[in-house]
Amino acid sequence: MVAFSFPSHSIDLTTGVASFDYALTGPGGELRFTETITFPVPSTRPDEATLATFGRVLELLHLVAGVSYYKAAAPRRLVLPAPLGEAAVALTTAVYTKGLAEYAYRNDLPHVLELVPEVPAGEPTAPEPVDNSGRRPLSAVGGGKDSIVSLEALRQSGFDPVPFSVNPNPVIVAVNEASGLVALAARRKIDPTLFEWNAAGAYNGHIPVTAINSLIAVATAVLHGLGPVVMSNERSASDPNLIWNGQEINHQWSKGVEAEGLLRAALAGHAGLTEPYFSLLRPLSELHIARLFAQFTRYDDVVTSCNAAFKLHDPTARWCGDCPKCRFVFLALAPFMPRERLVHIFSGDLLADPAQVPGYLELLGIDAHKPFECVGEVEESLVALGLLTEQEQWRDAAVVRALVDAVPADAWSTASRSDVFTPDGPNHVPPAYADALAKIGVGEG
Ligand SMILES: CC(=O)N[C@H]1[C@@H](OP(=O)(O)OP(=O)(O)OC[C@H]2O[C@@H](n3ccc(=O)[nH]c3=O)[C@H](O)[C@@H]2O)O[C@H](CO)[C@@H](O)[C@@H]1O[C@H](C)C(=O)N[C@@H](C)C(=O)N[C@@H](CCC(=O)O)C(=O)O
Ligand SMILES: Nc1ncnc2c1ncn2[C@@H]1O[C@H](COP(=O)(O)OP(=O)(O)OP(=O)(O)O)[C@@H](O)[C@H]1O
Repeated sequence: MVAFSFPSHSIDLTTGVASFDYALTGPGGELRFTETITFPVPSTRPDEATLATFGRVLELLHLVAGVSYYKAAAPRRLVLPAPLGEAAVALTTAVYTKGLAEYAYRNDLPHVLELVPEVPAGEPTAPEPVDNSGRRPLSAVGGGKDSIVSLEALRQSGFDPVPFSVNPNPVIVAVNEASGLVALAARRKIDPTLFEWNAAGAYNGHIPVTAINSLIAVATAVLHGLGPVVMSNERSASDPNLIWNGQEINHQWSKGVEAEGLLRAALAGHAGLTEPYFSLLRPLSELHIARLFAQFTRYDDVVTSCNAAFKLHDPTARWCGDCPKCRFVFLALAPFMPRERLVHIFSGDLLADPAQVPGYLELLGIDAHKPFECVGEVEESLVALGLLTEQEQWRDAAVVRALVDAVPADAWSTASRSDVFTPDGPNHVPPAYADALAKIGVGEG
């Protein structure tokens, strides 16, 4: 295949179904894909200005959601459908290069990191500015501890958030029920032809799924007359897993602050939205978020951060108990809650199981690079382990003892508790939302 393009997209406002068409073209012909996204339909038809803004967000979504299909063949040409402003081109370029960096690394496709989209000549029409910053926020819910912390922080500071998810699985539905808030949802259906291609050996790999979910959330917020989309992406999401060919490879790139800034700029430049999207938890470490989560017990029977629960083809799973994310979240929550409570949440005790030691050594930076998963920094794992050695309930657990023996003496000096528990780093939290974290205890102790 030599080129990837975006033939058309459409929206049916009565059903909420949007269709996004993609084409891979090569000497042998053309392969077409259609992804459908079904938006929740508002009870009254939005006015024309709102629909125009919604249409602009869908244009960005069409571009960004193409990564799933582009990755089946990784052609060298990325041909955009219409003239586009600078910010929208910057977002698209970054999503196909940095967002696909792990995929490029694993499939040894260095040209993907250098892709430059071909943009048709011409000036895009400027959007009307839209200030929806004072309206109820739409809070993205993934079913894990992070989005629960945001939801509670918003609620406790009087923001009346609307929970929102893409393809909510039973975990997400249960988290929303536990919150007692009325949620909105969108349905996303990947073209089944892609799965046939995957089965036949097409290139496959990780895609920047948060960028796609984020734009679906912004489109939903606009359609329903709501305010900013609030994400729960933490500080460490911006840190790369490794450097390859001189470029950063970050599994979580589209959760990082660079992606957040690019998305905000593209939504302002292309759709006119002045305060469309931000991550409330951006200044916080994963360990800090875990400490905050520990104060909310109402989600214990439902919270799930393990990615195994998010397979398109198995909606029933919860914590798998044997992946980097399960290991990290168990370690991160352990210092902040009674052991029985944590074992209840996970239906098991990972720190009592010696088979978990090799996986924990990876998290502690003793083996290999940071795993390709949403896990905190080595420093956070070290700080958590250090806290466990001070607690009677944990200090003699088999895994804790093995890890303490394995950590080199000089490693402890790199782990600063005050760094881990002090909000820091660039963020886009609007001033009106700045106190929301203080309400749930950020800044205390
Ligand atoms: C749940 C999961 O981790 N899935 C990754 C896994 O895919 P798998 O085949 O095991 O299961 P499915 O997710 O059901 O995917 C089936 C096929 O569909 C393709 N696909 C899926 C979603 C999509 O938006 N586009 C797609 O093309 C997929 O490639 C499969 O062939 O391995 C895949 C290959 O590495 C990953 O692409 C799957 O990741 C999902 C897109 C996913 O939702 N993953 C999140 C749990 C995730 O990784 N989140 C990151 C956020 C990173 C970011 O920058 O956004 C995180 O939590 O760190
Ligand atoms: N299906 C989804 N629909 C909408 N937003 C989602 C979905 N899955 C994840 N998100 C959002 O994407 C961001 C990153 O997801 P991530 O899985 O890291 O977060 P989480 O589930 O809230 O917490 P945790 O890191 O504990 O799993 C979060 O803001 C989360 O709310």
